[in-house]
Amino acid sequence: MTAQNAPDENDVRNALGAVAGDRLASVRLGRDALTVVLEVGGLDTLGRDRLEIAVRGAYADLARNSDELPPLRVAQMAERGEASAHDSAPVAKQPPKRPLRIVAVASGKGGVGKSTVSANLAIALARAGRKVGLVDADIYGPSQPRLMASEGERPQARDKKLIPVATRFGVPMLSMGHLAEPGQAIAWRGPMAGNALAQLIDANWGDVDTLVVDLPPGTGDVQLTMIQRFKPAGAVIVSTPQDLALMDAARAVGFFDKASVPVIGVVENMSGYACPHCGETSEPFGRGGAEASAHEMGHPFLGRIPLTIDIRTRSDAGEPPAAEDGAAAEPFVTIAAQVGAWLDRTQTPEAVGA
Ligand SMILES: Nc1ncnc2c1ncn2[C@@H]1O[C@H](COP(=O)(O)OP(=O)(O)OP(=O)(O)O)[C@@H](O)[C@H]1O
Repeated sequence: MTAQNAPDENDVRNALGAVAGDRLASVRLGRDALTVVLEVGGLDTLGRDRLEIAVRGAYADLARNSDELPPLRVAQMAERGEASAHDSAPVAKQPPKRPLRIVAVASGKGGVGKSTVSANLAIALARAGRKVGLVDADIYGPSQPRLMASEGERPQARDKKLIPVATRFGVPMLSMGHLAEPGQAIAWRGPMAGNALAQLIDANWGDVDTLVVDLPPGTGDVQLTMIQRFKPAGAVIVSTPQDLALMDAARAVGFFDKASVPVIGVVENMSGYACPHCGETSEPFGRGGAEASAHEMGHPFLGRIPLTIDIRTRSDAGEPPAAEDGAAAEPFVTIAAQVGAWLDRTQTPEAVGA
């Protein structure tokens, strides 16, 4: 960098080139704006958004250390070969990346088993042969490190990107719980929370092509950031069968509908309790409500997970039922099969990468 900590055009080009590779077509530092042209030919919308976000992030990092940099203006062009000779400084070549397809797991309210469903869905999809990663975006109460037996792990970073933590279930993952001290309350305001989430999603995911994202309950800032910055391929809504939870679930469905994120379907969790002693099944929260609501809202019903002590104790012990064969895994296998089929059905040629 030049004197007085003021980056010049070359510094900016190097910093942005590190994230954009040969997609960085030109960089021009003017008095009122830094104008960047990105070559986005062959990228789908998600890929284009990702590229622009990465460039904006790198520029924000640079601008944080210098009050002399003007606002950034980004233009996208869809054909190669338009960059001028002046701007064609060598930048790191990077192979085009396979875009990640995000499956958001959401619920209208807390405690309905969204994290349990996310973890087991990710594992069941991985066991069915997909390259799956898991992000715990429930940054206010991250529970995935416990569910996935990765408490105490600390992710490394390379080139300013986090490297996901490996788990013994073949599903790499990232959670705010890996970055904060155990038990530390993460009381961040909206924008910070959004940035934290962006770090987890925009990590070095390697060959992962499907990212299951466990969203915090409700329809607040973090969910909005998620949808605006990293548009999910689809959303799975988790609800318990009682009326109040279903009303909240309907709100979550409406939120995704409005944002034009396809709802893959609705899962009914804690549906019917089979007493481990007498075998009798009772319905503490009712049964079938989520299925009826899903159909009313015009979305598929993906399946029902019973309320069992086994699911709770295994989850608490970091032994997700979907990792093993047997009755406890079945509901998750059924749900994952439908989510997998949906992903295959909606796969566009563009989405598998250039
Ligand atoms: N089907 C089930 N049977 C028994 N216990 C369950 C079941 N699903 C979830 N639980 C238990 O319910 C509690 C809440 O589940 P979980 O953390 O997955 O919910 P959540 O919706 O993600 O909650 P929050 O929004 O507060 O993070 C956990 O103790 C979990 O083990």
